[in-house]
Amino acid sequence: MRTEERNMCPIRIAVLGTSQVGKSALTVRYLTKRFIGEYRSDTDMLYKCVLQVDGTPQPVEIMDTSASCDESSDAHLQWAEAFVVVYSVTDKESYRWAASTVQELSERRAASCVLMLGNKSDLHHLREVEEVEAKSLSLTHGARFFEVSTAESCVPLTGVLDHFLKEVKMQRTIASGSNINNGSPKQRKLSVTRMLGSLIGRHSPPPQPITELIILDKEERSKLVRCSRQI
Ligand SMILES: Nc1nc2c(ncn2[C@@H]2O[C@H](COP(=O)(O)OP(=O)(O)OP(=O)(O)O)[C@@H](O)[C@H]2O)c(=O)[nH]1
Repeated sequence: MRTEERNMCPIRIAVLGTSQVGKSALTVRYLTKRFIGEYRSDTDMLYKCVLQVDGTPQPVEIMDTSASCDESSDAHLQWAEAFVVVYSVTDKESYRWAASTVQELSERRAASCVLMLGNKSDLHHLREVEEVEAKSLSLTHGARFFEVSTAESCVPLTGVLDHFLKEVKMQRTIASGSNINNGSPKQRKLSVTRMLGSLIGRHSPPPQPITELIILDKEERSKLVRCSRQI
């Protein structure tokens, strides 16, 4: 594949983690710079956008996965090119899940870029997971690692994710025959302005970088698996 063709192929990122760790909060924070307190949580949300990656426009698809959809984890593994694994520093169980997922990714998707994020670092008094423990685990499995507070500020989070996208793009150039697919399950398209408008309030200006938001229900997720397997 030529460089221009490769660059037009969207970078596909799955955001994984147990319930309530802040997957939706950090995805929306990164794309809109806004922090929103509550989100719907029973389904995957697919954000399609064009971002500046390493100084050039790059189509990016970010799947904010729903923790209530365990059976779709295989689909996410096959669909995505890179993974952001989130846990909450206030929730040891969410860290255990994230740790085993990072390990699984290192075994099943060894060539993929993986970023582990310890979210809610602002909640010092409730901390259950030490930074050094997560850092060492990430290092062992070749994953990047950062602690962030999605609630407190968007600047560090943006820096971390911008850099991660840059690494994924570089990895593409290095790797030949990467597992990118063009599978396209039937998707329910919504007006992004309307959807985010309902999340962030009617009078807020529409977010700039997102071009499309797609909600995947259970049936559509299983099609995602089938499409991925055909590649
Ligand atoms: N204090 C604090 N709260 C946060 C932070 N990030 C997210 N939250 C809160 O954590 C709760 C869960 O956030 P969500 O983004 O819905 O979590 P999720 O992982 O998408 O949850 P599911 O949809 O159940 O999978 C919400 O009340 C957020 O406002 C953070 O950095 N600090």
